[in-house]
Amino acid sequence: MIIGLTGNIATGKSTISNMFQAKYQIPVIDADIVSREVVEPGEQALEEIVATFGEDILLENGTLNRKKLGAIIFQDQNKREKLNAIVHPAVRNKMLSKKEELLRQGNQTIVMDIPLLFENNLTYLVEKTIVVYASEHIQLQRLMERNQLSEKEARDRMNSQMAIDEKRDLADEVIDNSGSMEQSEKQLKNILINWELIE
Ligand SMILES: CC(C)(COP(=O)(O)OP(=O)(O)OC[C@H]1O[C@@H](n2cnc3c(N)ncnc32)[C@H](O)[C@@H]1O)[C@@H](O)C(=O)NCCC(=O)NCCS
Ligand SMILES: Nc1ncnc2c1ncn2[C@@H]1O[C@H](COP(=O)(O)OP(=O)(O)OP(=O)(O)O)[C@@H](O)[C@H]1O
Repeated sequence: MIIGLTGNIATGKSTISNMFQAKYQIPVIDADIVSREVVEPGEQALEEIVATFGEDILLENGTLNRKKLGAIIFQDQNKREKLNAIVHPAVRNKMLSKKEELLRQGNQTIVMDIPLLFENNLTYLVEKTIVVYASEHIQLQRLMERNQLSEKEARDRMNSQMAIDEKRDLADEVIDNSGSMEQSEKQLKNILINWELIE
């Protein structure tokens, strides 16, 4: 089974994805990690980013200045769409080849952790979806704290995604990660039992 794990920024996707790997040895393909790989120096996507956003978007060592690009695209939809058009096709292709490789190795269950699964209509890539939910208030608190962002910066990031309540309605299953990690772990276990992936 291919499981699509999604949610919104800082709702806890990585937290749940770690549980999949550590507790159940189910491999996870993480779109955020892949989106870093496809913009490494020498990659075509990085050249296109420089052509679009200018040389100033690079750090002195030639790598992408993520902080600067984030400050630009999270408050400008037009620029965000330009970046997405460059990065997303490369991310999708690389995720698909990673999935094929994991299937070749004999893995029967694979998780694809894709923050923008619903926004980008990618549900055709997966068989079941899990949304990791946290109320907007908790999301804001955790995001400001983890990334050391102002409220405005955090809200800009949250507003660049579909509302979490809308995603919750689209999901096959929801893990409410507003409580403790133990509570979330129990919910994950119940879902895997329901799907007959564990006993
Ligand atoms: C703008 C960039 C350089 C900022 O880097 P930074 O290290 O600060 O953030 P990071 O990549 O870890 O992303 C953190 C979270 O932001 C959210 N996010 C990232 N990009 C986007 C986007 N284009 N639209 C909406 N939300 C996004 C996701 O929830 C993600 O989990 C980077 O996010 C990026 O290259 N984004 C475009 C690729 C993308 O869409 N990635 C998300 C999944 S494929
Ligand atoms: N149940 C929880 N209780 C308290 N803190 C939590 C809980 N779950 C996650 N966190 C914290 O909230 C923050 C966001 O969690 P996490 O990084 O898993 O979110 P994410 O959805 O993967 O974020 P992103 O979209 O940026 O990749 C982290 O600092 C994490 O340690």
